[in-house]
Order: sequence, then structure tokens, then C-alpha cells
Amino acid sequence: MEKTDGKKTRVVVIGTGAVGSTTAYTLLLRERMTELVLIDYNAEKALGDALDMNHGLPFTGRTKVWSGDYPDCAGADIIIICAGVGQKPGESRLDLLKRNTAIFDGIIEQVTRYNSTGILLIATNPVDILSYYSFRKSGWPANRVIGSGTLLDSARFRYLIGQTLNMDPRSIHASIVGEHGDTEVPLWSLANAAGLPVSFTEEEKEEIFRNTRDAAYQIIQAKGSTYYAIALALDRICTAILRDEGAVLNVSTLLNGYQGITDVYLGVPSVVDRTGVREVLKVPMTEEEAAKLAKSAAKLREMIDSIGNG
Ligand SMILES: NC(=O)C1=CN([C@@H]2O[C@H](COP(=O)(O)OP(=O)(O)OC[C@H]3O[C@@H](n4cnc5c(N)ncnc54)[C@H](O)[C@@H]3O)[C@@H](O)[C@H]2O)C=CC1
Ligand SMILES: CC(=O)C(=O)O
Repeated sequence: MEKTDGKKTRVVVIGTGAVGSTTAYTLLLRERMTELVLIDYNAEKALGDALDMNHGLPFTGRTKVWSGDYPDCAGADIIIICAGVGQKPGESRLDLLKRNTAIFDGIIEQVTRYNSTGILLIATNPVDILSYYSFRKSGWPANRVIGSGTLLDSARFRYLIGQTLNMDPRSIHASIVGEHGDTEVPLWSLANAAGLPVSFTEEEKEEIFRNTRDAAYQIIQAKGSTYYAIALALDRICTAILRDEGAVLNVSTLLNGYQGITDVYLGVPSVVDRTGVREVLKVPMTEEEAAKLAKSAAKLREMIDSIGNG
């Protein structure tokens, strides 16, 4: 548990829909913080979630959970934003841009009124653009504004490689970089199982990557939204921050001269600790992989320009 030195640690979850409530529950089960605040535009939903989680406390730990409002962001270590609309079947993440930008205008204004030292962790889609937007709008340093990026995609990739090799996905080291979305890039040149390069036919690679990239479409078609795996990914990022781990995670962060890319947020391997993103790792990649990453960045830059911020 992260309740180190008897210190209070507060995590705020804004937007307690499918992703937010599952994330809050995951953090609670794992006792990551001493205080958990739930905020939603639909205050009744946040209240119901807080009551429901409080009734589970006899089976977990002594976390204080309540449904609150923006003044409760004061002193928070991490503010996770999962508010906004999700994709409907057939929609891409980028289709959500205008609606969720408008929602973020109000949220970032409120959060920064009460907090200036915490870490903003963004999950709402399109996550790379909204992370960049939050970075600009908050005026906070880029290391303290983090998107969930391609951490979830990399987990899906590792799971699918593990399935194909009949190996535990925790022993598979493999990265998806770029947009959390349709232009994401698999770094096959770095993929390995316990240090040994993985070897697949082109058809196998194609299938593994297609199933990685299109996983959200498949799940949304099947049950309307995705939330379990992203909740675990957000918990992983919170843990790296609260435990000051220096863990390498593919979060979305501001790039500055990375493979020639500047001034966009993209998912790349980054060192995450108590300061947020401490360092962006310039991992080697082939020319073809770098070219695909540049294309992904160009698409996101175009979208950022379309909303007139940056
Ligand atoms: N980054 C990632 O890997 C993933 C991102 N997502 C994204 O997370 C977002 C949330 O998805 P779901 O939880 O499924 O949606 P949902 O519709 O279940 O929940 C959204 C919640 O946001 C709340 N909300 C709306 N406007 C608000 C405001 N101004 N202030 C506070 N709360 C507000 C709603 O009342 C609702 O409770 C979507 O954009 C979705 O695409 C989903 C899965 C993975
Ligand atoms: C919805 C979404 O972004 C995902 O599950 O990847």
C-alpha cells in the first residue's frame, strides 16, 4: 500500500462513468491512497459510487472515500480525468474531439483554481490531444500532465504476443508507440520474450497488430465500452507516481525533438516517478517505424490545429 510515512495521499477521479468508477474501484482495492474523491457532472452518480465503495471498506482497508466537488482537488496528488463521451460503435476516437474539448475547458479551469502542484492524468479520448490541450490550458509543466497514451495498447500487444507464444504476457516486452488510436505503431524491432527476440511470420505480425489496434472497436461493438484494462493501466501509472518508482511506461507525453517530432503529445516509453514524467526514453527504432511515428504525430498535430490550441 502507498500510505507511506503516515502521509495523506489524495487521488481525485473526475468523471465516474464506466472508466472512472472502475478505476476508482481498482485503486481502492489495491489501497493506493488514503483519500479517494469522486467528482461527476452527474453528482448523484458520484454519490452512489462513493456510498457503494464505502460499504465495501470492511472488506478492504481504511481509505476515506467521498463524492466531492472541485475544491476537493486542493492538495490532491493525482487528478485523473475520465469525464466525457466515449465512442459509439463505428466512431473513431478522433470523432469525440470537439465534444470532449468543450468538457475539458470547464474541468481544467476548475481543477487549476484549487490545485497547482498535483499531477493531471488524462484518460478521456482522444487522449493524446486532450492531454496536450490540458497541458496548454493548465499552464502546468509537461511532466505533470500525463496521458494514458499507448500503455493500454502495449498491454494488449503483449497479451496477444504472449497468447501466440503460449507465454505469460508479463514476460513479453513490447511497445506500441504514437497515437492511442488508428495510427499507432508497433515497435516489432524491440519486441522480446525475456530478452530473446520474438520471431513471427509477416501474417502473424499483421494479425497480432490488427487485433491490438482494433481491440477497442471489437469490445465496444460487443458491450458498448471498455473499462477493465484501462482501469488497471491507470492504476499502474498512479502506482509508479505514488511509489516514486521510475517505471518505464508508454504514457502520452510532450515530445521535443523525439525522432524529429516536436510539440505534440504521443505515447512513448517514459520514466514515471513522483515528479510525473521524469524522462522520455529515446528507444532505437527502424527507419520504417520512425516514419510511421512521424505520420502519427503529423495527424495529431493536424487535429490539434483544428481546435485552435497550440
Ligand atoms: N485512454 C484510454 O485508453 C481509454 C479511454 N477511454 C475514454 O474514457 C472516456 C470515458 O469513457 P466512459 O467512462 O466509458 O464514459 P461514460 O459515459 O461511462 O462516463 C463518462 C462520465 O463523464 C461524466 N461527465 C461528462 N461531462 C462531465 C463534466 N463536465 N464534468 C464531470 N463529469 C462529466 C458523465 O456524467 C459520465 O459519468 C471516453 O472518452 C472514452 O473514450 C475509454 C477507455 C480507454
Ligand atoms: C476506448 C479506448 O480508447 C480503448 O479501449 O482503447
